[in-house]
Amino acid sequence: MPPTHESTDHRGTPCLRLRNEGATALVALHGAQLLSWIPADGRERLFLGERAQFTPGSAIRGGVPVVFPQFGERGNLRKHGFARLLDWTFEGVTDDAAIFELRDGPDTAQWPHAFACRLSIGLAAARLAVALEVENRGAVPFDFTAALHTYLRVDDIAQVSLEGLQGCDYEDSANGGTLHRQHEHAVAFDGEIDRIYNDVVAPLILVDGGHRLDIKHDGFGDTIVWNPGAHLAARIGDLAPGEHARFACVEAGQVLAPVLLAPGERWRGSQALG
Ligand SMILES: O=P(O)(O)OC[C@H]1O[C@H](O)[C@H](O)[C@@H](O)[C@@H]1O
Repeated sequence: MPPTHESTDHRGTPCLRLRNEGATALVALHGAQLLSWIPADGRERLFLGERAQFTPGSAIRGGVPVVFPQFGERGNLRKHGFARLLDWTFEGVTDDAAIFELRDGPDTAQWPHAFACRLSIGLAAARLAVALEVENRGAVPFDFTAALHTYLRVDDIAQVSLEGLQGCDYEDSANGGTLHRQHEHAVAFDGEIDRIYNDVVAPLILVDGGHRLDIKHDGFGDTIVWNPGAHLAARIGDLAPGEHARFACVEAGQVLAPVLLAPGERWRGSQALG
């Protein structure tokens, strides 16, 4: 079923509220950024920082920021690219999702390519599906990296574990990009963790005390796992004291091998939570 939608705002930022099968989601046009996802059981699943900034040109701390066309500082653009800094257009709903679009224009001139990004957000009683599609609308090939930088709300990060990564190799961004293999059954969050896992095939399970969330990725080759830990969090201006303990970022990304798109080609990656 297509979600119903109504325009609203959140702290002055224009948003769309989506509803379907008793679930609701709130999406800011700024970045096409999901700010809230409440399945039919009524429990919020996304973290949104109390001090999140809702000003043009800045990134919103929490929800599901769209990272495009550059992940992190792996290029000459601003960290995590421009997609999370710009207003997207709401294009309407299909049979099962709401569609948002960002196209090249004066605000994307620092990356001189003709492109269209489409973000689709599908909502069911206990499931959220987010997909990013990128199209090359120009005459020359381009490459990009991207991610759905999902901030999952947790009760207490010290009690959280992430299962499904055993045996996977990862780049440890918190330790100079060194390479490691995950030997433990689950990832625990004790202090700063900033890893890029590749070739993840199994569905992941975030265990948060008595709650479990299944996480599935399709099209994205990497999974980024991030929490700043207390020490680094104290230096992040838009995180309130103690808030690092309220989220775990489990991001669907295409980072280690950039996507190369020929003119007219499309790429698609998705993340499903539920
Ligand atoms: O503070 P931001 O620009 O939103 O980035 C937040 C985090 O995003 C990703 O998870 C990266 O792996 C981290 O290195 C980075 O610190």
